[in-house]
Amino acid sequence: MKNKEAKTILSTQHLSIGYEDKVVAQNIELNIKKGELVAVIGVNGSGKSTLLKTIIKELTPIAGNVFLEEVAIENISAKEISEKISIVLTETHFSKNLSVKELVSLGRQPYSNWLGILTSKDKVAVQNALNLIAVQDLAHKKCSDLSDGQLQKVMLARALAQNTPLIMLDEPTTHLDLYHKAFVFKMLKKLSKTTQKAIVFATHEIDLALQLCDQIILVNNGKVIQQTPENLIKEKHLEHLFPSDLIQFDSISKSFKIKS
Ligand SMILES: Nc1ncnc2c1ncn2[C@@H]1O[C@H](COP(=O)(O)OP(=O)(O)OP(=O)(O)O)[C@@H](O)[C@H]1O
Repeated sequence: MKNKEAKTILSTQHLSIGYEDKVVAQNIELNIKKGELVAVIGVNGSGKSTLLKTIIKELTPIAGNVFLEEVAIENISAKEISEKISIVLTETHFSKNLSVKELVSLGRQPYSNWLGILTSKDKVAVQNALNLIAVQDLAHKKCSDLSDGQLQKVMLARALAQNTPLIMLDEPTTHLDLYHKAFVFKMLKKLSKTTQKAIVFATHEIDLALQLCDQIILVNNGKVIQQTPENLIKEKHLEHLFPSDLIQFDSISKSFKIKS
């Protein structure tokens, strides 16, 4: 299916984000479709986390609306949101005493009964998620015994077990070496295509994001734009992202260079 015809998973209209005493960005118009891998980039403090938190309804918009599959989030309950968005945060808020399988099973919470008992459908979803991320061999390991890279993958498996049309991640490659950063990026790309889920993640890895993502959301100076990597470069949006005394964007290699 061509992306133009693909179903919109997440959109915003006239959205302004921020806090009681501070507007972080205004007039945000996003449109993210099924199967797209989307990076949210911007300098420190530009508003990436504020945007993600507003989309998952942790923060209330200052103005405008966020829509999930074309329904305004103000009309969607917390339970329904957990069936639409799975969230992977950098900070781990779970007991590392859990085994990998137990952690991935937590992804089924939105669907399980109040006792948290897994049905056979839940068990299949957990096994599928472990297989998709290729962490089935770790299933019985304790999370405390995993490397940061392995834990990162297991967190993704938990998100997949939740089986939502949208997965959102806040800086999923922090603490990883360059090889494992590239590994996670490629895995996200593959997942977005094989599962047709929309995957949106905040990252400081701009060079990798430009190489692999379908769309980029750039948060800069109170403005947010969504473009393909090609258009972002063509329209020179990256040239003035950082103060020009130290680094400059090289549109040929599509990467930032340190000035000599
Ligand atoms: N709870 C809060 N109340 C008021 N202002 C806040 C709050 N949290 C963040 N801010 C401010 O909002 C702005 C955007 O912050 P945000 O954390 O969204 O940036 P970011 O792009 O995610 O940054 P980083 O790359 O450093 O993680 C910053 O100026 C920050 O100081």
